[in-house]
Amino acid sequence: MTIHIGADPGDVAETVLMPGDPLRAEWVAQTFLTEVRCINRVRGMLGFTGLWQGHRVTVHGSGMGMASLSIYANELIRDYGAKTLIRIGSCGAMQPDVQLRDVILAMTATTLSTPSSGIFRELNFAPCANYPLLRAAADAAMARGTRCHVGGIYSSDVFYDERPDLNEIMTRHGILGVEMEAAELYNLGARHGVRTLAVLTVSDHLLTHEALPAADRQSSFADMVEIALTAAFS
Ligand SMILES: O=P(O)(O)O[C@H]1O[C@H](CO)[C@@H](O)[C@H]1O
Ligand SMILES: O=c1cc[nH]c(=O)[nH]1
Repeated sequence: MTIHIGADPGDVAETVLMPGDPLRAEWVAQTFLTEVRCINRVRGMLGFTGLWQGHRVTVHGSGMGMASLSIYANELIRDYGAKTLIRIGSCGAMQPDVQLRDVILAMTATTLSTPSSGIFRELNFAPCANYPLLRAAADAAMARGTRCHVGGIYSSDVFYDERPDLNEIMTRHGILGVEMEAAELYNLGARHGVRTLAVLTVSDHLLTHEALPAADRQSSFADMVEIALTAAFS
């Protein structure tokens, strides 16, 4: 047990999918895994371990924002031995050719700051995905015929952003979408030598102002889950 995860040693698989929403974790476990066991309920943050096509997988919520993800990812890596961590999240599109429900594979994650900023100080570290995982996810998306974009995303510290000028700059520089966790996940992957990737589904559009309802964000992003699982075990 750690401070934030009630699982026993050995309860966590080496491959962990991390949605922000704990109820998305429950939906993924119930929908895609067999022999599922709940391994964490501390503070209502849900984690489950089961089997996908014979492979052991944990699905564990990260909460919203890099500060929250950092707590869970640190404990999963350092205390439970997680080796592959794939974020399965929602995001807001920032390009006109990206549509609602499209999948985005985050090659890099631009930020203003992360929980690692204190370590990097004046350095503009470039958080990036593990390339073999990214390539496997792109192959899986293509094989499924999923509308998929690969490129840079923006990991923001805030959902309600008082700096619309930043969004305009991101759009002008080809950033595909905005979410709130991937950059720190990638920082931790680099620091601990583990594989990390963010597979995202577009739930909002910052240019058209379209948005999916909460229920869809919780339990309808099946393509992203299948792509993440396929990539993890390719
Ligand atoms: O749907 P999740 O995975 O939580 O991801 C996105 O949704 C939340 C904001 O609504 C933030 O966590 C953001 O990154
Ligand atoms: O962080 C997020 C997540 C989904 N949609 C957004 O606009 N921002």
